[in-house]
Formats: sequence, C-alpha cells, structure tokens
Amino acid sequence: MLVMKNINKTFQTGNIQTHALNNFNLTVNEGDFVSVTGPSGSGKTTFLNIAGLLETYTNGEFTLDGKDVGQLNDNGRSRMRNEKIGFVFQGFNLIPDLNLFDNVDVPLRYRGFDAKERRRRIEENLERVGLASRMKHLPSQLSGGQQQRVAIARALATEPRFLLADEPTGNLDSQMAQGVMTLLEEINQQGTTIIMVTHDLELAMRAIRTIQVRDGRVSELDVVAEKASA
Ligand SMILES: Nc1ncnc2c1ncn2[C@@H]1O[C@H](COP(=O)(O)OP(=O)(O)OP(=O)(O)O)[C@@H](O)[C@H]1O
Repeated sequence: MLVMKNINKTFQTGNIQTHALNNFNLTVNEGDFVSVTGPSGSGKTTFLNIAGLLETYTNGEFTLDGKDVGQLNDNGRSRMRNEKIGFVFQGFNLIPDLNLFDNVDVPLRYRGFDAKERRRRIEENLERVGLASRMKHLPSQLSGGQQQRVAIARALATEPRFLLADEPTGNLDSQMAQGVMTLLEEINQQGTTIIMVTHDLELAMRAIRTIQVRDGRVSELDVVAEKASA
C-alpha cells in the first residue's frame, strides 16, 4: 500500500522555484491499477518518480507498505526500490547490443541471483509477455510494441509489488498501445499493483481507477471505479 499525505516537491533552479507537487494526496491499495492523467507540466512524472523512490520530496508524509520513506537514506531508498518497484518508460530503455534474454537478465544479475534462478525468471517472464520464442533476437529486430513487452518482462523479473509506468504507450501506434494495455491488465489481475501515467484518455479509462493531476495536486478521483460499481 502506498500512502501520500500532503506531499510537496519544490525544484529550485537558480532563483526560480517550481512547485511541482502541492499538497498531493493519494492512497494506492494492493492490487490497484491507477492511471494518472493531467495536463503537461502538472506534476505526473514528479509524482511517479517520488512514488518509485527515484526522487525525494520536499515535505509531507509518504509510507510504502507501512514504511516511512522520509526516514530512509539514499541506500535505504535504493534497497526498497530494488525490492518493491519495477519501472517501464516511454522509450523502452532496452540495451541495443543485448538480445532479449540478456536484457531481461540485467536487473537479475544486479540483484545477484544464481544462473538457474535467472534463467527461470527470464523464461517465465518472456513467456508471460508472449516473446519466449524470440529470446535470441535483438531489440532492433522487434516492433515497438514488442520492445515495450520486453521492457515489461524485465521490470517483472525481479517480482516487484508495484509496477510504475510513465507513458508506456507514448511511442506506440494505437493497436500496439491497446495490446500493451491488455498485457498490463493481465499483469494487474495476476497481483501486481500498477500506476500508469498516460496522456491517452481512452487507455486511462481502462484502469480500475483514474486520477487527474492539476497544478501538482489530485483534482478528481476514482471516476472509473465509481462507474464500474454503478
Ligand atoms: N528537475 C527539475 N528541475 C526543475 N523543474 C522541474 C524538474 N522536473 C520537473 N520540473 C518542473 O515541475 C513541473 C512538473 O513537471 P512534471 O515533469 O512532473 O510534469 P508532467 O505532468 O509529467 O508533464 P508532461 O505531461 O509534460 O510529462 C513542471 O513545471 C516542470 O518544469
């Protein structure tokens, strides 16, 4: 469970202060699929980076699975991030010289799993995203949608509780975007909590909850959840 209470984030650039988050409040429960929409510059990526422990916040309360994130130092944050969080980005961020197997292996090597366990996780997760038969291919030999699937397999290989996705379909045409969204829904149904930033309202509305960020705060909550239970 992720709880943010009155989170503020101010960036200082020279003399200019930017209040990226202003008393941002959000609770994300285990098993949620939350989509985050809102205008450009409203604070969506800042929120996601704080939620994913990539960035610190200026003040407020943030607890992740009951742990007070504000009490953690850099090492503590990294450990928690490695343990609990997987990321998917708009640009896939695959390593071009490595085949799919080796791309998914990167975070597993980093985490120190033995070769047998790594192989099990790589095969299982490439299977999950429908690319088990392409393990020896390079990213450049795949479509954009397939590359994003590999990035999702890589994120899932460490078995994170939370999958955070920043515009995961932003580089994909509509059909591929729908396919990636369907995959994310399956992953969510299998138990991973997902938070996804997107400009695509149609995709956003497919999530269990849709929130809108405006001027660094949550302005509207649970449109879809209300609709679904109506
Ligand atoms: N490292 C930084 N230094 C200074 N200002 C920043 C930094 N990162 C973000 N900002 C500012 O914080 C505000 C929120 O940015 P953020 O990237 O979170 O918005 P966003 O909603 O994700 O936008 P977009 O939809 O365009 O990606 C913006 O005004 C942005 O310029």
